Amino acid sequence: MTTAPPTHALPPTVLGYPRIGPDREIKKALEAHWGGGDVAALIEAISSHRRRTLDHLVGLGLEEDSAVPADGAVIDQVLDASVLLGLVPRRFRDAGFAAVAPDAPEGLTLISALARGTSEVEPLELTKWFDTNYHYYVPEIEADVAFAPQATALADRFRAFRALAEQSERTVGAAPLPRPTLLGPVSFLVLAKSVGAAAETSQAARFDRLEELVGAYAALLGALHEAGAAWIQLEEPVLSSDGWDIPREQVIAGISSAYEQLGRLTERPALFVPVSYGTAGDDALAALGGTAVEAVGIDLERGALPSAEALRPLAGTTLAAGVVGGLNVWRTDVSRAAALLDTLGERHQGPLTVSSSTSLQHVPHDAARETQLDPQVAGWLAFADQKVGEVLALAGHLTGGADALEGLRADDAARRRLREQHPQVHVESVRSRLTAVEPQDRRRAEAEHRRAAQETGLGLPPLPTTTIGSFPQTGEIRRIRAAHRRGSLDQQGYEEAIREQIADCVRRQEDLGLDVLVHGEAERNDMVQYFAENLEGFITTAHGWVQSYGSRCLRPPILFGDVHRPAPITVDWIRYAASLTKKPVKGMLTGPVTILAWSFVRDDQPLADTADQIALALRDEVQDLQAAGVKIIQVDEPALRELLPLQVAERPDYLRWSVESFRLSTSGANAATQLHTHLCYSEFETVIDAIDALDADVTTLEASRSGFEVVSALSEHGFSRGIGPGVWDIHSPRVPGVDELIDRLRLAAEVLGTQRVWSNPDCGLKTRGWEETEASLRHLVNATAVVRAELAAKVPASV
Ligand code: MET
Ligand SMILES: [Zn+2]
Repeated sequence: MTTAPPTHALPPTVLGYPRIGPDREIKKALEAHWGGGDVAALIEAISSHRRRTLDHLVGLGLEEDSAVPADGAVIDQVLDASVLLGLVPRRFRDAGFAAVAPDAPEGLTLISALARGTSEVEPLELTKWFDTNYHYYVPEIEADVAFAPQATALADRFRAFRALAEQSERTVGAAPLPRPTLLGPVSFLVLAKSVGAAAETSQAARFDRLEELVGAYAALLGALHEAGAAWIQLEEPVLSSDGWDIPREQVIAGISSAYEQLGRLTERPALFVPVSYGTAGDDALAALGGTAVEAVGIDLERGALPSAEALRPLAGTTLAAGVVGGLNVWRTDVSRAAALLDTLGERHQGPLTVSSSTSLQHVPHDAARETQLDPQVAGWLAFADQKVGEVLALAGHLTGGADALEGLRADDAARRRLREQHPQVHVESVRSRLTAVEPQDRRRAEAEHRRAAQETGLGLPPLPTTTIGSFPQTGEIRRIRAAHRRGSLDQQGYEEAIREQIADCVRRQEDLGLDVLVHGEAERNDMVQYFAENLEGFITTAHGWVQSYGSRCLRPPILFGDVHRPAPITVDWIRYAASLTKKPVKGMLTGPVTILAWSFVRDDQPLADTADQIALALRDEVQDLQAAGVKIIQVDEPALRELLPLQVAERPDYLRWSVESFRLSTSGANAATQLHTHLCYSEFETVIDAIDALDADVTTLEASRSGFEVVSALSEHGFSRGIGPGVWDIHSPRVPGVDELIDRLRLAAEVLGTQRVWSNPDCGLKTRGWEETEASLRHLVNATAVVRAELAAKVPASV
């Protein structure tokens, strides 16, 4: 085996850093450009963000050559790889786009078009990135579109990063080499999709393009070598899952052949292949060990510690131990991490270094900015900057011997003891209530009995029309909430203003003639944050932004303690809405699993227990709504599928506890109370049993974007309760025509049976404007009337 020897060892490092900027500078620059601003301003913002990041990371101690990751992706690492590989889909080519350097003005135009579409061309699809709340742009593989690697562009990018490092005040004289990062070829293809003629034969056929793709990577590596890069990070996160549509053996064989070819190149940087988001798998370590790859990274936050046996193929290869978690916001348990490093030191026959488990793009920048928090709780937090410090401290343990961590260990242990004793972390009443939960607390009355009771109580027409909960969040609504937050609108003024919004929303729904109304969610900034703010056990941050997709950023709440509900949350709003109409008004709650999925969650107890604590708080809310006369209650679980483990073998256990938790939240409802849930994702096959097991009386779900496949799948499954397959896609401003709605309702009624079908959009309407919302709902009501009349003609009421 010929290897290009690394010019130096791989130093302690992080796999990536937040790319949106501490004050969301890049988000703002992107949006200014998309709003019509000059591209030069965006380029300037990107360059100064890169300079600041380099300077900052060196300042934090990543001073060695190749320690600082040079992530050049402006929006998304997968999109960046697509552009660097020159993969421009046919429809974009037809619209005049061509492969170009990503960092040039035309490159940013291309990236923006791929991410957002243009007036003529649909954008790339966005999909969930592993089990995080980040979304990537899915590359499209087409039979007749070749890769066109932008090798010079990548080399220029490296030179630009290097020049920025040289300008840095901190590094005068000895600027460290940055380390380019890029999604690896196997992960690129697995995360992509086939489109066009290729997709019709087989999705998996895209993997046949691997050899050609590796050729493109070879060109990129050659150019980087020439530009002076010592290392490149080629990420292969797909190795942490066995749930892809490409069989595992094929993925592993792909790793062997790809890295054997890349390893054989003599003019290349040293190769660092990290595997994030879970256990790499012994098969993957063996495959990588059989090639000339110089360093392999493993995730020890989510992943298991490999055995000595599994590490044997990596003898002589550098192992980067990802002991500092990139997916959580908690300080690393240094004693535990040091013990892991010690064990790895015994098991691994080769150099050992320390890294984060994933890129730090999933956590906010700096916990030190959260000065408004209880200082004790703030002291438990580690955001990106603190994690860099932890990596370096643990690296000190490797080189400095047994007592390098002494001081840190003592501090850490003291902090952990205080955390255990913190009155909000251990709330006895919450604990004892959970211990007392019995299996029957997770079961409702028989579905048939419920159906009969609800039919009498509600008296709804066939195909009842309803919405998913939120209505347009207008500028006025946002101003009301902002004024209240700032204190310029007092509590009473705020409540009056929100009531006016609710009244307006109810009036409009009555005018439209909908059957089941909602209050519209005007008081909620976000469906999870709202509950986090009203439950004990959560904190919210001031600057804790993380990128969700494109320019969209979120500030996830942090669940740090035992969760309970100090007072009813939604009851007054719903009661007020109900007082304005004779129609039923649906209560609207966010379910336990979704609250978990969209928060940073405590790491000191099983997720299932935390989910159950949230469930008990929601259970009280369900019962209070019921006591207030609310007859229909919806508990949303759009994120049920998001937390699905990456390893297929772990899925049944997750689905068991998540379903149980949902049922704990809902099973306090009487038979006559109609329980709804809402799910929004189009790939539901893997969770269809779980959806059934939720035992909701009515399930509304996204169906329109997947061509209504869900309808036949549900019918084949024998799903027996109410279903509202969303008949139009609310993610676009397009108003659906009456005829297409009629077609979909007919199809749903035919396949699922008239008795069970509801008529509704496929998600909440908060991102839409009133005009298109009212037009669409008017069409929905009209289409429903047509289909009802057809059904009545077909089946006389007496039969
Ligand atoms: N009730 C919520 C809404 O309508 C459900 C959204 S699912 C992402 O906004
Ligand atoms: Zn939804």
